[in-house]
Amino acid sequence: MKVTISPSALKGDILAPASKSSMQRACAAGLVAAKRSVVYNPGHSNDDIAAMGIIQSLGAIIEKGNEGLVIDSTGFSPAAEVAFMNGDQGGAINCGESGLSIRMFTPLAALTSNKITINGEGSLVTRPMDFFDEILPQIGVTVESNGGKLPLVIQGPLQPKNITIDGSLSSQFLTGLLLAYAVAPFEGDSVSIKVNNLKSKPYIDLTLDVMKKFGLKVPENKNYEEFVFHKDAPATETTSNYTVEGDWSGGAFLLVAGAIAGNISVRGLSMSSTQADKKITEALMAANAGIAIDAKAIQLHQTEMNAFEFDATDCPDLFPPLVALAAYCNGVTKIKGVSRLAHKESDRGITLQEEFGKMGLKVDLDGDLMYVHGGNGLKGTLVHSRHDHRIAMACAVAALRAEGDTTIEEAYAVNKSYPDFYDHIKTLGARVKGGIDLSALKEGFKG
Ligand SMILES: O=C(O)C1=C[C@@H](OP(=O)(O)O)[C@@H](O)[C@H](O)C1
Ligand SMILES: C=C(OP(=O)(O)O)C(=O)O
Repeated sequence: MKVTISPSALKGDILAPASKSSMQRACAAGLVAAKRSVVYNPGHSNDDIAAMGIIQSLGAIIEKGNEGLVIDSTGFSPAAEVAFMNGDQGGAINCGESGLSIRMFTPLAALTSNKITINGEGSLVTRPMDFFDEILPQIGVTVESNGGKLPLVIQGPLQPKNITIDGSLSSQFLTGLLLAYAVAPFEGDSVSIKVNNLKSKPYIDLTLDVMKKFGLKVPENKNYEEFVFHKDAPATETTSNYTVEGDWSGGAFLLVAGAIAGNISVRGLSMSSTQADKKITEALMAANAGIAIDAKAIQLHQTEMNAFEFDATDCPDLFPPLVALAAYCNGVTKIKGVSRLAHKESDRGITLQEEFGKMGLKVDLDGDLMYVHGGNGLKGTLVHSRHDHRIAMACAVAALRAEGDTTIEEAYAVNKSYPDFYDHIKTLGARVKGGIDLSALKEGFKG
């Protein structure tokens, strides 16, 4: 599916989408909390749909209520055999294309004593999972993988032990282990996970926040180097309601669109969120963008902007919107953290260089650094999402002020995180042709 974006001036206000990081965690916490929880503002991206499917496979019952989703996981119990709900799939779960889902739900599936095959689709089949080959056997789980890639076949039950893991490739493995350790029985007074070189730390804050809100046992966080679970830790909040946060990762594209081509207002992004990508506001300020933040909304308007320096090591998903922003900033913008991009839906440092290169933007890569030579204008042309949702959205946003039309091939990649993206920018006045019939997707999930 191709989408063509013509140069446009944006105007009006828009509500940011639901965060898939928050929604997928809510599904995971809802599963292991073994109770009835209500999740408000649920997302409907492909990654969210994958997470809902996984917890249903693992025995949770999801009902779609008027205001939110009811997750009933009273039948889930660590160390027990789970009655698989997905009929002919037997002991199998499918994580779609979601890196977070496979890395978070594999340790949770291993809480049961079932033999389970874990699979995925698209770019996920090439993303590294060898972490599991090394770590799961240390905690009582047998694992077979395809040379560190999918499919995985695991069998628990997982038994928490003191372990040391590497956090440099992704924080997502730690997210899964923290959720699993929170509910699995362990010997002794405490058990800990030591982590070397943890990256994407704010995502762990989000995990701990969701665990707390679902009343799970929350570990002591020793400076992101060790997480200690104490047996006698007091119970945390025991509410049964969780509201999925507005998405700073998808919202970053709206904010950048406003700074490039707008006079818009974005609602639903909380400054008190722990989401890593809240840092986009710092980049916009460093670029001298027209931004004003108040309690209800973030206002953006187009103005002359300057090149800036930014460290995206702990918020790697900001690279694509940052490149779109930097393209319209005068001078050379320097962004650190390129090494975090190699194993996303595409090798994003190179993909950004190549696709934005087609629009006439010079992007240099030098080890962990990216240099974006901005301020010279972009030309509309044919670009390709490379099956990467964030590349499609970055090109679409950059196209709003390019000279001439930009056509994005495989533009539907946005469904992974932000299926309403083209509708939303259209609402703001973007001239978008082609696109996706979202009605089928929105109805796709039946509780
Ligand atoms: O936990 C999460 O929700 C995510 C963590 C980040 O991954 P890494 O920890 O691999 O950087 C991020 O890039 C990904 O899109 C979502
Ligand atoms: C890399 C991403 O997600 P995940 O790792 O969960 O697939 C992303 O959303 O950009």
